[in-house]
Amino acid sequence: MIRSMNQATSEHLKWKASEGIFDLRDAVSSLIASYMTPKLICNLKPGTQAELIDYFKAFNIDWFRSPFAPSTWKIIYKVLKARREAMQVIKDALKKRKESRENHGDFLDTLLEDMEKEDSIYDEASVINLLLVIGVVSKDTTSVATALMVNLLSKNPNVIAELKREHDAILQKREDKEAGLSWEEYKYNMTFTNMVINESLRLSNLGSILFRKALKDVEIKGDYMGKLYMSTGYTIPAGWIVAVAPSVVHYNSEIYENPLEFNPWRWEGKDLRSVTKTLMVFGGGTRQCVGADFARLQMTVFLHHLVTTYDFSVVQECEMTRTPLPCFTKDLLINISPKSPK
Ligand code: HEM
Repeated sequence: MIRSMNQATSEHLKWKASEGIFDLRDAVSSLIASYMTPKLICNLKPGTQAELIDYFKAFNIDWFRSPFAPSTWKIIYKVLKARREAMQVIKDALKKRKESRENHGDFLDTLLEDMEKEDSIYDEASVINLLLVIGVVSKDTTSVATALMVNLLSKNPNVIAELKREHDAILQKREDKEAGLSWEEYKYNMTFTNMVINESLRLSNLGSILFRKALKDVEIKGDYMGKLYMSTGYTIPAGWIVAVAPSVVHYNSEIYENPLEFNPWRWEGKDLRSVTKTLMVFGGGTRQCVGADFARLQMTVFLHHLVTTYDFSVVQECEMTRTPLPCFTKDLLINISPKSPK
């Protein structure tokens, strides 16, 4: 995966550098769709694959933007049409794959293999849905997170400078200068990058609300969170649905000093890749986001290319609403140009 991400990100940024001002979220969304789609189903004809990429791109969460504007209905129509057409392409591919019984090593193969097991939780409808969901969610979430991160970076030149130091050191150590970012570099040489990603995910709060059902009565003790929150205890009765708002934790000044400040250094010496009770950007408990590692990796690859190869400037900052899903009302527009030689 890292090789595909690396190549697609490098090529997209090169292309964008020659284009002038561009919408960063849209660019990241396109680049993810371009390498993710063949990983889901790899043997589509080139024309059909291009169509599926377009359907994935058109089936997005933008229709949340302005519920009362007439244009919203047009967007909803386009989104539903894209969904129907994407599902048809996936359905045809699944039918052909089942008939041919060929093995292509893509995600469709994995799901079909699982579907044939006796105790499988999958049937054809859920396989089609899952392929569609992964195709859409992978690009929509990661592109928003990347745009918000770059928006924050643009206002913090000291953070960009530290990132450059970390990534230039990686380039200097790399023996094969033609090789892209390696898994080892990602895992062992990117402490500050992970601090930046954690901090920007904490401030971005993309998972606005998580739902959990109490399977039995849950007693909340009065002193459970210290006297700041409650003095007496209470019980959440079995069967109740609880809405958890991670932002309450992420913006708590008892946990994060100056919580609204973008300060990656606050993560120094802390566990950087786990979900904890104080960092729930990818959910909490045993059932968390399945794409967390993917998103972190793609954000890292993007940063690597951005800070090692380009200078960038923000032409328009992004703005967003939370209704409650985070939606951009203004996209992040940036300009990138190849770094001037030192
Ligand atoms: C920065 C990017 C992302 C953020 C902030 C994010 C956040 C979340 C959150 C908060 C949840 C709910 C977890 C819970 O209930 O505890 C979730 C679930 C999920 N995410 Fe993500 N996500 C991101 C990227 C992705 C990507 C890239 C994929 C797919 C490749 C993905 C697929 C999913 C799926 C399928 C679920 C449902 C898991 C389940 O219920 O079993 N997410 N995500």
